[in-house]
Amino acid sequence: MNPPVIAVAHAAVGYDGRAVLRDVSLTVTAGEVVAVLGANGSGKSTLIRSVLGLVPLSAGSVSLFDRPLRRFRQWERIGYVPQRLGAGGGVPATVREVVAAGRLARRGILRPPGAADRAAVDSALRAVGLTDRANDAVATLSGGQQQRTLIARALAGRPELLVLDEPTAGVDAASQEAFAAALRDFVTDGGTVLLVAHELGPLRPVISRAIVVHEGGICHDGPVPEPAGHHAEPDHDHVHPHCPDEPARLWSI
Ligand SMILES: Nc1ncnc2c1ncn2[C@@H]1O[C@H](COP(=O)(O)OP(=O)(O)OP(=O)(O)O)[C@@H](O)[C@H]1O
Repeated sequence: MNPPVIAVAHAAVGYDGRAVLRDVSLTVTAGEVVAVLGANGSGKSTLIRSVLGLVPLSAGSVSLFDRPLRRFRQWERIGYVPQRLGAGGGVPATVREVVAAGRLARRGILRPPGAADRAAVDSALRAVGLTDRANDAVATLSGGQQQRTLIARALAGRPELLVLDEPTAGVDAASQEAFAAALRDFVTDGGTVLLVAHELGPLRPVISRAIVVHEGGICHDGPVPEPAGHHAEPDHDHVHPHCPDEPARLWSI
């Protein structure tokens, strides 16, 4: 069995004393592509943010690469793409500049970029299909292309683990396909992925396991659930998030 990359044990998280996650346990091993699914507000983002230490746990523990989170320092091993950040932000940066920022954790801010940095940036741009837009201002790109720029920035750091919050939400079909291809390459090269998704679309064949968050717990951990009811029609590919068919013992609260 591959070593655990992420291990969450009995984690609880709350905001202002209100519990959002209760007694959540989860392990992601090297080479897996795990999708976190669930209804709006169920706590998917909170789960992945707590894995990265961006939200404190009120109980339980998280380990990354076999190290307790509080002692983990090797952040260059992890690429994180937050939800709807917007790559432009009014700054007239080019696509290449934004992607090159993903090398900072690797090379340090004082050392000029070297051949390895340039190669990593080129390969990340290629992976998301933006080579021909490298010198364009990010602000001139579509929302989907901006999202791909952020994914390329994470890939440029050559991480072992990618954590992505709704990478394909509101993203055009071409960008979704490009992202699925980039993810497939990343995993073929030995990468591990944890991502939040609403609609899997072209990502579906790349996902090895799905976790469904419901009412503060994980109510399903296994194969990607099939779309239910009218969602099973070809043009409705989003996953039913409520675990309707799971036996009660799988509901953790
Ligand atoms: N910083 C915060 N402070 C207070 N409450 C928060 C904060 N972040 C999230 N919440 C609340 O915690 C709950 C879970 O939010 P979270 O963003 O984790 O859900 P989600 O499943 O990712 O939702 P969505 O699918 O809409 O992105 C929601 O009720 C949300 O309002």
